[in-house]
Amino acid sequence: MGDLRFFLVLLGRRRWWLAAGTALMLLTAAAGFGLLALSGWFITATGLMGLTLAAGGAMTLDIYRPGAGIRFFAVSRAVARYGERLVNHEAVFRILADLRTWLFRALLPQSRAHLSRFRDGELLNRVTTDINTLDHLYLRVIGPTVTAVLALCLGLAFIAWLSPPQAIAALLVLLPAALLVPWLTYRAGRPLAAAGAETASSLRQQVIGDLQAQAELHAFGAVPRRLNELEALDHKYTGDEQRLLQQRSLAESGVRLATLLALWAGLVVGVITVASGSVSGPVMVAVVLGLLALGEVLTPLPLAYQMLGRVSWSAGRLRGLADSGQPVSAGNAAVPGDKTLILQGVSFSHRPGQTPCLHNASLTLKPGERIGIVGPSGAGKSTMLSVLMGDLDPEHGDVLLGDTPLRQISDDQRQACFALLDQRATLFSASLAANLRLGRPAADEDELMDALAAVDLTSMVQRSAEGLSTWLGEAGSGLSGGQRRRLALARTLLKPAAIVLLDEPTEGLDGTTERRVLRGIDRLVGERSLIVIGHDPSRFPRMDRLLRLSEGRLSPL
Ligand SMILES: Nc1ncnc2c1ncn2[C@@H]1O[C@H](COP(=O)(O)OP(=O)(O)OP(=O)(O)O)[C@@H](O)[C@H]1O
Repeated sequence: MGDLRFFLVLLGRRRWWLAAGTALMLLTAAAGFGLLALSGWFITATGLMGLTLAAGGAMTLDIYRPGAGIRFFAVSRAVARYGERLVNHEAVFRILADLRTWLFRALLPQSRAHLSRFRDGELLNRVTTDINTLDHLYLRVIGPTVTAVLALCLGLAFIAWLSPPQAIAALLVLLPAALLVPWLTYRAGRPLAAAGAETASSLRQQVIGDLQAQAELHAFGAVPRRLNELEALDHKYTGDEQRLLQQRSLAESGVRLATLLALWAGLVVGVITVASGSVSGPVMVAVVLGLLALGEVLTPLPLAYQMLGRVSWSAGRLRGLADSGQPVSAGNAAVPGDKTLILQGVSFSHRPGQTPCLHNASLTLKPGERIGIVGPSGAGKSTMLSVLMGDLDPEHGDVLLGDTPLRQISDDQRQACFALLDQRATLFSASLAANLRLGRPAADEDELMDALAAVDLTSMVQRSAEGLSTWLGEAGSGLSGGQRRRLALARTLLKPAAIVLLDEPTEGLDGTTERRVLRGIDRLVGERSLIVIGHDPSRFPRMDRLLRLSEGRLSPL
């Protein structure tokens, strides 16, 4: 419930939209009530007049005002419903925008290392599905509940003014239904709603993961097994959804039954009150049909309280996601003029109890200096780059830029100091030029071509009819692995950062291409500081000194 309270506060920012939407829901219900009640009154009154006249009696009835009233309620119900849809769509879009902005704000300061722990598709799933589920909090839960409560109170008060005994009879039936149905649907549906959402989430992640790994699954003959697993998940999901649907149908039937009972109770008590002469026939019928309209406001409650289970599950997950990360510390200090990067007795391990990747490690990278670092696989080289650029906070020791600790520098300014090529550099489904301009947004075509020449990709661009406008598929799927890596390298080299950090920049390249690329790195890094990590120093560009990272410590090679 604490998670839901948090999101209720967030919804509070749009309270005027929500109030307007709910008021229009109530107006729609009131118009429906008025339409049925007045029609009932009018039909009964005209019927009674007919009987009276047929029996030779005298009676007059103004048919114009009730007729106009019926038209008024019919038109205002349509208009209120249209307005309600319009306002509530707008309200929901604004809520969605608030939720997404809140989530992105919460995620952005979290370290890349933390976010990379989520499986493929899991973050996407949370950012899309959980957020979409949360927008039901207002539209499916709060709005219908507030409308039902107000409509019942106002409707029964109005009925009590017309015919108190009928109001009491209806209240005795409708009140338990209005309280019990939501409570029972919530209690019974909550575990299923959470399980269904969990299974749907796994299903989506597995589909995304399997589509991405399609080639490997085919190559290892694992497609049938994965399909079976998908089918089992799908079966479980369908089963949960079916049981939820059964519960909902049962609850909706309960609501209809309660409405009919209220109607019958109103009718029986109404007949008695008409016989006693305290209420006229047309008013009694108006009340009975009004009760039918009141029952309608209870109909959305079963769905609402099933949704509440799912909404609170999604709220918990989103809050967990937003709060789980270790935000990278960031202050407000400006970047100092001195760009010497200093690692001062730094220790770091990813998890408590894990052998530290860095153990009291120290290093000084002077402006313009180039340092190559080698070490066995898993020694902690990539981790060290993340610590060096402030993406991971050290447990002990400090990382300084000049005399300023990195964690005191504002996030944007710190990021601007570093150009990183990491092992999993991502390309975007955009043009080649747009991918490159991520490194330097203002770069002109000559600068882009120069960066491509540095990584030996000129001929690839020239061969393509669209040149720099060539569209790259998702994650650069239109390129070979080596081309993707070189394009990411060109993007890194284009970034006008004082310190360049390259993680195995020529991994997977043939000898000739590698030599060209190393010359290109030399040229584009120029006078900037450079750290290259890898396994083989002969695959590094020109370096000033070489170090080895082993057992968390740096030593000369
Ligand atoms: N996000 C993470 N969470 C937990 N452990 C991690 C994480 N990233 C890396 N590690 C662990 O930290 C250690 C160092 O990993 P790292 O990637 O820094 O090594 P590396 O020297 O760059 O290896 P390689 O040369 O194979 O790229 C490894 O044991 C790895 O399993």
